[in-house]
Amino acid sequence: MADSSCNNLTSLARALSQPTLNLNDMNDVTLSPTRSIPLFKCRRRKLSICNSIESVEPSPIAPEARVLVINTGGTIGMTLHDKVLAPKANAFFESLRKLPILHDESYAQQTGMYDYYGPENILVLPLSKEKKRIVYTIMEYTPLLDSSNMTTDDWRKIGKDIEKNYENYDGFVILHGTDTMAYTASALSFMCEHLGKPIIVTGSQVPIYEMRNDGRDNLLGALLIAGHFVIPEVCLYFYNNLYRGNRSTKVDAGSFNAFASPNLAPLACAEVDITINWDTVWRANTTAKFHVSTELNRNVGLLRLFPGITSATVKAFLQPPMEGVVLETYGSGNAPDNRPHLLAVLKKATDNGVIIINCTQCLRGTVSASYATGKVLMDAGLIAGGDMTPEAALSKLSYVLAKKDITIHAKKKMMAQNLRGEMSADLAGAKLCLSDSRFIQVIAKSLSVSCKEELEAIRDALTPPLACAAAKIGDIEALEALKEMGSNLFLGDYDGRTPLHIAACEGHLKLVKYLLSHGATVYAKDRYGDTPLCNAVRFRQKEVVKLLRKTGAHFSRDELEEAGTELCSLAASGDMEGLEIWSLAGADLNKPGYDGQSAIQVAEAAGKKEMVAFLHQLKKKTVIGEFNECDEYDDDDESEGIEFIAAPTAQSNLG
Ligand SMILES: NC(=O)C[C@H](N)C(=O)O
Repeated sequence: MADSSCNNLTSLARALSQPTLNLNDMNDVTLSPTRSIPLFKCRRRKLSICNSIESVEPSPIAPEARVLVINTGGTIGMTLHDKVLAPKANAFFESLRKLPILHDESYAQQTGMYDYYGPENILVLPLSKEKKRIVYTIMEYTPLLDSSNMTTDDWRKIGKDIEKNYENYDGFVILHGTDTMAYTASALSFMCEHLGKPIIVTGSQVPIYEMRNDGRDNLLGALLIAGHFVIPEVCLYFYNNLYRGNRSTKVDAGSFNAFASPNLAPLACAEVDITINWDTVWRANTTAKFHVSTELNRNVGLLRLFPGITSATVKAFLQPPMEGVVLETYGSGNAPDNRPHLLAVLKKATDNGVIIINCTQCLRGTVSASYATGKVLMDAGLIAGGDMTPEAALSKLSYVLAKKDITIHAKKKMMAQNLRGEMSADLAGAKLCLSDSRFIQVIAKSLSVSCKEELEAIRDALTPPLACAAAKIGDIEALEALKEMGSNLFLGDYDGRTPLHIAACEGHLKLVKYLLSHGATVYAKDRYGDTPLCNAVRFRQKEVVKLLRKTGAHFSRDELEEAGTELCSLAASGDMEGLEIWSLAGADLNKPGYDGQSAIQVAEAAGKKEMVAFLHQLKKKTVIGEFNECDEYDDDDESEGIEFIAAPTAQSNLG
């Protein structure tokens, strides 16, 4: 078992420590195991730089990646009309064509790119640092929209266009207004099932036509990431940061730094290098084909609680045809628990089949039932939305409620599950199968675990019992592997029993020493209040008792009080080994038992002379401190005991 568990742990450890890649590492981009899709097509195309006979032969050109840019509107392509900004149709492509950082006309001419790709609005970025060309096509929607005008129909259109063009492009960039960008990015993340390519939503705060603007940088960054990296997520790129789309929210109307992802670190940062946080990237973990689910339910809504809200308002909001509501509650998911009418209105709605998701009004953090004012909402049938943004919760509702052929129960279950990395999974209730040596991988796979946070949550849930299992059989290698994974070897299992408790019971001296030197504490108490020292005494692990005592372990005041009765009983039964262990552990041999007699008095009264002599000898050793002296341990020989007293045989009864 040691070997197989070790191998499994080691591979999980490897998965957890996947290195960060950046553009400087892109030479091996097509070889990386995380990028299963061939990224750069090394096309052969005629060079038309001159008409010499050689140029007729096809010549290899720089590897190219193809990106489809869908321009839906937004400030990035707006101009002033009657002193207000509004989208300008049929201007974007021509404008980009004149910007050398966004289009290399001479390359396009020399390589015959226009002929090769046909009558598309096609552009090409200058050669990237990694010697790649991003060739991109602009698909412009009519009409272009300020994103305030967007509806679910527009989400559907985007989804369909991506699906239609999925196989022809390596990545997709969606140009979009910032006002509802987080809603669209969230919705697309759910609609795009089994996604394997990057979809990056971006836009700007200032039109690309103005001298000082953020549009060019945002578009360039989005294109580079979509063309260079296989990040199989719907992302939002803004102000040098790539966020998971369903984790992002607009936080600033007047800054270039307009978005935040309060509950998840960015997936990538575009600084001197573009650094992808691969551990955070969500992966569909599937072999199923990409599909866009365009069915969306519009009978959903967002309702923000405020102190004076009336039950009548809430009731009106929850009336048919409403089918799903995101209730934005206070703090960690709280609502008044002294308003029975209001709670009754919520309960009635959930009883009638309306799905209500509890999301916090706070920018950061998660809902939990830590307050009475939060628990009442669970009692009213609300589903905890974890740390989902309201945008993600709303679009998830719209997606889930539109699913046909599944029951309301299944829909509620989906809402509580992490579908696309939109919420941090609660793995507290995960059931484990310790008999399966591959259980971490099996569980990770069955939960579609694909990113660092999820793996860490699994690790933290699973490794305490794993470490205890390793401690039981004295497997230091397995503990070492767990430690390499970042596990804390001092954590307890479901019963608060730490590996040190287990190793103390089993008498694995070497392993006890290993644990003590790797953060284990002798003061850990399990749910029964027992320390490793108590366990070592109970299982008569003399050497472990000595080592624990040397490390500072001691009986509690209560345990010392109760020790008298135990010592008397051991003396009465002639159990010298037991007395020795108790004495070693710090029990006072003079301590009277429940009837006021000490162990020696009990032995004397029973006429057990040898026992009396043994106890006197033991007491003498204690007085002169020999008991507390501890030899140095030989790490390599666990069986080598530490003799401190001529111990009689275990069960010798001299009476
Ligand atoms: N910066 C922007 O794009 C804002 C604009 N009103 C929109 O959302 O379309």
